[in-house]
Amino acid sequence: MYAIDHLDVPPLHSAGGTVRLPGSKSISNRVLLLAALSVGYTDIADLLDSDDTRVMLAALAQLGCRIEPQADGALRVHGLGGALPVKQAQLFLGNAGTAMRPLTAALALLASVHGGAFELSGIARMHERPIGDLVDALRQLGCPVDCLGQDGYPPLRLGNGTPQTLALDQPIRVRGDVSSQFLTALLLALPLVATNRAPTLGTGVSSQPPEGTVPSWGGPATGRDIVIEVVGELISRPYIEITLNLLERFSVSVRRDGWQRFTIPAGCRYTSPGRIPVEGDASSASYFIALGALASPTPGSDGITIEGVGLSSIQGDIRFVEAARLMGADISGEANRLHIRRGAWPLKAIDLDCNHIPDAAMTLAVMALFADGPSTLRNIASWRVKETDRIAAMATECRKFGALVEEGADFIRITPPSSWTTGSIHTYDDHRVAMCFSLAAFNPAGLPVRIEDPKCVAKTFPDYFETLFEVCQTPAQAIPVICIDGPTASGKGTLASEVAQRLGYQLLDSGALYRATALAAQDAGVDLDDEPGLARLAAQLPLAFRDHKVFLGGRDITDPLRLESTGGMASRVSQHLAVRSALHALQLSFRRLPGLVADGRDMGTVIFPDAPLKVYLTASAEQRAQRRHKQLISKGIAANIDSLLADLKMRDHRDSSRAHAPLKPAEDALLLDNSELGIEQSVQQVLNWWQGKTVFSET
Ligand SMILES: Nc1ncnc2c1ncn2[C@@H]1O[C@H](COP(=O)(O)OP(=O)(O)OP(=O)(O)O)[C@@H](O)[C@H]1O
Ligand SMILES: Nc1ccn([C@@H]2O[C@H](COP(=O)(O)O)[C@@H](O)[C@H]2O)c(=O)n1
Repeated sequence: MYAIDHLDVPPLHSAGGTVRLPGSKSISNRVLLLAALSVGYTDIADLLDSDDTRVMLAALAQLGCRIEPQADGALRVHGLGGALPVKQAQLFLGNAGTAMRPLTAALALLASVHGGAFELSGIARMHERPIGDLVDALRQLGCPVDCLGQDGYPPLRLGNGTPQTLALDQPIRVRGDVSSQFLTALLLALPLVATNRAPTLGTGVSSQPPEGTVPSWGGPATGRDIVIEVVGELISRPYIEITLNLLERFSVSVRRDGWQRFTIPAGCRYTSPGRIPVEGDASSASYFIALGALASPTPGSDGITIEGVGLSSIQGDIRFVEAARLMGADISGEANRLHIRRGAWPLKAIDLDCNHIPDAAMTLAVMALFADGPSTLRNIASWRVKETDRIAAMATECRKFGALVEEGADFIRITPPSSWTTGSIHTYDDHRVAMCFSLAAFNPAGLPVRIEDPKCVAKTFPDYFETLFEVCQTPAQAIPVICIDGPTASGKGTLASEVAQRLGYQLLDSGALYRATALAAQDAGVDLDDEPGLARLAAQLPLAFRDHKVFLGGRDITDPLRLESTGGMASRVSQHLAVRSALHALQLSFRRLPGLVADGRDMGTVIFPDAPLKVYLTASAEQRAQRRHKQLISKGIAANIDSLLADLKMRDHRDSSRAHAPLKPAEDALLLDNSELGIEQSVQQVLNWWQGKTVFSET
């Protein structure tokens, strides 16, 4: 995940390859709750690991639910079987609507049946997201619910510690025209009170009921049908279909009369299906469907293949496929897989009711930037009460590309840019804004796109950008490189790694390649003056960088690599032209999306002469010797400052006087003498220079 201030996505050119999507958020959080409420344990496979599922897991654990990772990667949830081992808790639910709404309903009912009291809160935005319609429905039932801040909004207190009599004989009325999550919440919670039988399994039921037997809830199956009536036109119906589908998997068959009336049968109870896989997220698929539709296929590839979700998905957002086809995408698929190629180009403008795909429809707004005319997305009023006011957000950000945008209470109309501009995309702590605008990097003007706060994608797709970059290609010249060259111990490695980390860029420590060649020569008994022998080794270095460690043919060489003696050997090895040539292509291969910071001696002069920023880093020899001395002592390695000074002067001399790629500043390098600067000051200087080189320097 890019936990950085902003991510600059370079102009992207083509795409091709296969992506496997993380699990669906909607399914993951529903399944977690159902598993927790069931009799028996449930092994959940391919569960989404994201901010929203983590808050749900934390809440269930607080409520006394035992959760254990399994060796095969599944998560085992031991169901509480309708019991309530913990009667009081304060639960923090972040900005996860899929946790807040269902937990509100389930805990309000459980607290009322068993006598409990729970407080549910979230981040500031969660406290601005309405929940009054659900609160009203629960109060009708007789559940004590208090809004602790503004009426109709979280935070909430559920239950008052004493058992209540619930009014289950009358239909429960709930509004369906603001959010379908209120209905989902009731559908998930009400089976808990559809039977009169008290659960007898107690807390933390951990065993699976023996096959073919009925789980013991005690007593005969009595109870009554519970009816929910929807008031107003139900929106986002596909999400209700997911809910009904999953209820069925947990043995509760709800009867549906149209979209107005839902009946939970008397005597039903949640029973674990044993094991349940979570489909890939269909809303997340929309970004890669759009990618396949608007990127030209990388030569040799057949467009984009998505695995983990396909045409038999139970998620409503799979119907994004139809919308993308309307815009010209060429999409085929199977049950659990989709293939997307560019079809019509430019994309075709659309005028579409998007009520059935509210989340994925945001991706259509970005596709509309690439269409042959104005596109209108209608019936999307629910966008206004999501993670942010998404209609306003999409309008503001689309305009940064030069689009003309008209917005209304429940629609957005986007006229593509006649002349593309770019901008720094504000993401409003909304994962979908960040993900869909990354696709604007395919703009025909070849402009980069800045995504602010890219880590907001952690809500549903923590590795979104990494996944995107894996399947996108762009000419090497479009991938920015920052070169940091200079003499030994000037702080190049430290500076390069910090700058790379802050920008989310790849890192090339080119000295490590010469050092590794020297170690490989030592191992193989090759003389440091044997140019052809060294070049052969360099050409096929079995080098791997993993988890901050360096391996040579499987051997961990992290420590020997950094020895002063290895640096001295590397300096000798690096004088040979054949060795330098053998390592050239390997160094170029580090130039990968979204950018590179390269440290060495000839990064700016030889390897990346077109780099937009070249820094030549120096410090006085005395300062450098002192730093190296401190560095070695701190690692417990004995060192003498005078001999370090003599060694580094000799190394500098050899590096700068050699015939091939000598150490020297590139003609267009900026000089940074950090003798009197701390590490952070040096980092800030380079970041300032870099910002000045980007097209975002005015924003
Ligand atoms: N601006 C600075 N002020 C003080 N110490 C620094 C500064 N920059 C780096 N250092 C310290 O100097 C030491 C040497 O830095 P570093 O290893 O990054 O140098 P280098 O140029 O990459 O060396 P080499 O070329 O030999 O690999 C480290 O201990 C680092 O923390
Ligand atoms: N681009 C480079 C990088 C390094 N070298 C040689 O390797 C020696 C070790 O480098 P460190 O940065 O890891 O200290 C260095 O002294 C150079 O001789 C090089 O030639 N070109």
